[in-house]
Amino acid sequence: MSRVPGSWPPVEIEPPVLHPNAPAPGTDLGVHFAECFGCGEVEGGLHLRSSVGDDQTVQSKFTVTRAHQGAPGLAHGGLLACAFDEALGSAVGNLLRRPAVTGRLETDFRRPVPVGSTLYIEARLDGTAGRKIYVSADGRLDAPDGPVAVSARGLFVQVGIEHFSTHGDPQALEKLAEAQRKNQINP
Ligand SMILES: CCCCC/C=C\C/C=C\C/C=C\C/C=C\CCCC(=O)SCCNC(=O)CCNC(=O)[C@H](O)C(C)(C)COP(=O)(O)OP(=O)(O)OC[C@H]1O[C@@H](n2cnc3c(N)ncnc32)[C@H](O)[C@@H]1OP(=O)(O)O
Repeated sequence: MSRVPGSWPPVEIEPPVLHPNAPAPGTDLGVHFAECFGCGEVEGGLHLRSSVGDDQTVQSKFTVTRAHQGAPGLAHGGLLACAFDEALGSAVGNLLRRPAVTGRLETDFRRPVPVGSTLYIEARLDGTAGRKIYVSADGRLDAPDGPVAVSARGLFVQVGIEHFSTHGDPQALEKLAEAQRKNQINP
């Protein structure tokens, strides 16, 4: 089967401009929401751990457990895609600090990812076009310079904060915003 990737990003883009209060390279990004399936303290969740890398990147680690299987001993592709959604969203949210949601996410699964292995994911900002934010990532097996097992490209669309209160849980959102106001040095 031939693989013909389309051009990326698919539209003319501006270079991404980091938010003035974006965390510096090396910063541990912690958990953005305790009940997040990607990074929160959720049983069976992905427990992704992320930090800021150089050159407008976020580096994340995802260790595959038995809770993440599709076939015996192998990661489920949908959960791998979830890990990339989280890693790409973390790059958008932390480096640009623009509220945004995933509009489109495409994944290429290049190698099997066994239970017990750790994916080292590097997510990068590729560019912006108005509300559209283009990001991509590679996930390497068991080492930052291991073979690429999964690649992903995402389009995030900037939304107003009311997107989350209208469609989500406004009380939980307010509690989260309050906790962030208390903890944040650079709001
Ligand atoms: C207060 C400041 C806060 C800052 C944040 C700070 C800190 C946060 C820190 C960290 C966050 C950390 C981690 C984040 C972790 C995880 C991320 C997970 C993210 C998700 O998992 S989130 C859930 C899944 N996600 C959805 O639940 C979205 C459902 N969806 C919609 O809500 C709408 O669909 C929406 C809003 C996407 C668009 O709707 P809309 O009406 O606003 O805008 P519209 O449709 O006009 O699209 C505008 C332009 O995007 C193009 N466009 C749109 N979709 C496209 C597609 N699929 N393919 C190609 N192009 C597309 C259009 O073609 C148009 O392009 P053009 O402008 O050129 O015409």
